[in-house]
Amino acid sequence: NPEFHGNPNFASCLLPDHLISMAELDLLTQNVVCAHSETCQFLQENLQVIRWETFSQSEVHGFQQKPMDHMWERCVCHITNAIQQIVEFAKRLNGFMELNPNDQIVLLKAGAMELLLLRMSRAFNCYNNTIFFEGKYAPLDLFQSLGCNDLISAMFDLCHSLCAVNLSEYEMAFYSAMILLDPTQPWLQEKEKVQSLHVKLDVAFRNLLRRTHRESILGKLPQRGRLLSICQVHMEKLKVFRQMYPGMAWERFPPLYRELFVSEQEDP
Ligand SMILES: N#Cc1cc2c(cc1C(F)(C(F)(F)F)C(F)(F)F)CC[C@H]1N(C(=O)[C@H]3CC[C@H](C(=O)O)CC3)CC[C@@]21S(=O)(=O)c1ccc(F)cc1
Repeated sequence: NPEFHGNPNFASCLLPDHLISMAELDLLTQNVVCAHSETCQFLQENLQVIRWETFSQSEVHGFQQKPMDHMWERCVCHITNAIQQIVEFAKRLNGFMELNPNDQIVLLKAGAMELLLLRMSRAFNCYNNTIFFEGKYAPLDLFQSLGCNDLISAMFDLCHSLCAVNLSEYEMAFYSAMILLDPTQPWLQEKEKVQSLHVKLDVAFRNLLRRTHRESILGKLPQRGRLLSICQVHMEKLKVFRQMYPGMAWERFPPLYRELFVSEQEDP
């Protein structure tokens, strides 16, 4: 942990290789929070206002009647839009565009799904276990024609534990940035550059948590492994789906989705 000088007024802190000023921490905080709020598809207050607008039983039944490939295509379209927004979030983070292109892709491939789950939890109503989907809030069984209820219930469970922490937009923004700029990702070519960004985020985030007396959330955030295991199930489901509908992945999946989730060598 960086040790702070005694005097909080200067609030500068000594890091292994450089000094960060309070002004720089404030600028970094503004950058992270704006990158998040400008790239989420829905404002938190709007999601809150409509969170009791749930689909009726007959509307749910209508979704359950849709053929599997039709439902998958709609969800893949939504996930592609959401991933595009997550890529935009990354591009706006100070320092991300200065990383080498290979490392940018490595970080996005590894972190996109996790950030998606974080953003999904913003659109989750943990009181009635519904998720915002195509204009209203949907129960889990609305998605049964996708044929991956275990994956979706794992996502709902994760949303529950994230809701329990009740992250503010500021905290969500920092948590997202720190998941994305993870220097421990394998295959990084310029690990130290990611490390330097991560350290600054860590100092700014801890500063924010101290100022808002919210240090306790650090112990309540879901383990990274839990996020990752859901992402792995997602990849397996995607593979099963592509075996059921061979060839579809390429024609009907948008290119960005393929780039991030369908690796070349494994596709027949
Ligand atoms: N294709 C899909 C797919 C698509 C999505 C998710 C999961 C999958 C798969 F998990 C599947 F299909 F198996 F469930 C998959 F594919 F990943 F495996 C979770 C994130 C969801 N999502 C969101 O929650 C957004 C995130 C951004 C947020 C914002 O920016 O404000 C608004 C809400 C976008 C894609 C979307 S979805 O809306 O299609 C959706 C799908 C199933 C479900 F039970 C609930 C939602």
